[in-house]
Amino acid sequence: MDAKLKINEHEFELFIAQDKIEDRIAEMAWRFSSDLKSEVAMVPVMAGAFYFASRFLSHIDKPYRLFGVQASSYKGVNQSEELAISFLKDDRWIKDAHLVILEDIIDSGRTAHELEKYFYSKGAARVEVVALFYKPEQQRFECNLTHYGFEIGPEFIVGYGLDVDEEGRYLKDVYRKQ
Ligand SMILES: O=P(O)(O)OC[C@H]1O[C@H](OP(=O)(O)OP(=O)(O)O)[C@H](O)[C@@H]1O
Ligand SMILES: Nc1nc2[nH]cnc2c(=O)[nH]1
Repeated sequence: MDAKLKINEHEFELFIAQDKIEDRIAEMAWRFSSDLKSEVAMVPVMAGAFYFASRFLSHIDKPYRLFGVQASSYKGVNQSEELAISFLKDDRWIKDAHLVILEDIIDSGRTAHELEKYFYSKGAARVEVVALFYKPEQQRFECNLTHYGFEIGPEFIVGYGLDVDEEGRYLKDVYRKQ
């Protein structure tokens, strides 16, 4: 693992190592499972949450259904005006369901907020958000965040699924912009 790295023009330093992330995900999944009272539909937000979601779900041993959605708004290290969300054409699974949005990160909260709004408009009974990283100082949009792994500062991070212009998702550890 490198202590520092450069992606495009951005310099990053090592922030959280893979073993610490994965221990925390196991803990989150254990806590989530013990709180779970009814069957849920898990909704990982692609592409960034793919890595977190697959690890998190590998620890859940209660029945659930799985429906991925795609959302994207970041260009480089900045959020763009446009939030593009693609939903599955068949949305009959949303009505009366308890949905769990799985996110890699809650930053402004806009992506999770818009997803919640959409799911309630389609008749969801309950929507909650489980995220690996949470930036409370950055949050501008409300969402029902019930479990998170790490509360972090405002700096942009990369690795463990999180990208800069599609680079760096493969990094096993998480790096913070200097
Ligand atoms: O709380 P917010 O400010 O909305 O930021 C969080 C969102 O930003 C990232 O997605 P991005 O738009 O970079 O798409 P990606 O997952 O395909 O990288 C991340 O995966 C979250 O979905
Ligand atoms: N890679 C990455 N994507 C984000 N989307 C919102 N915040 C972040 C962040 O800190 N890093």
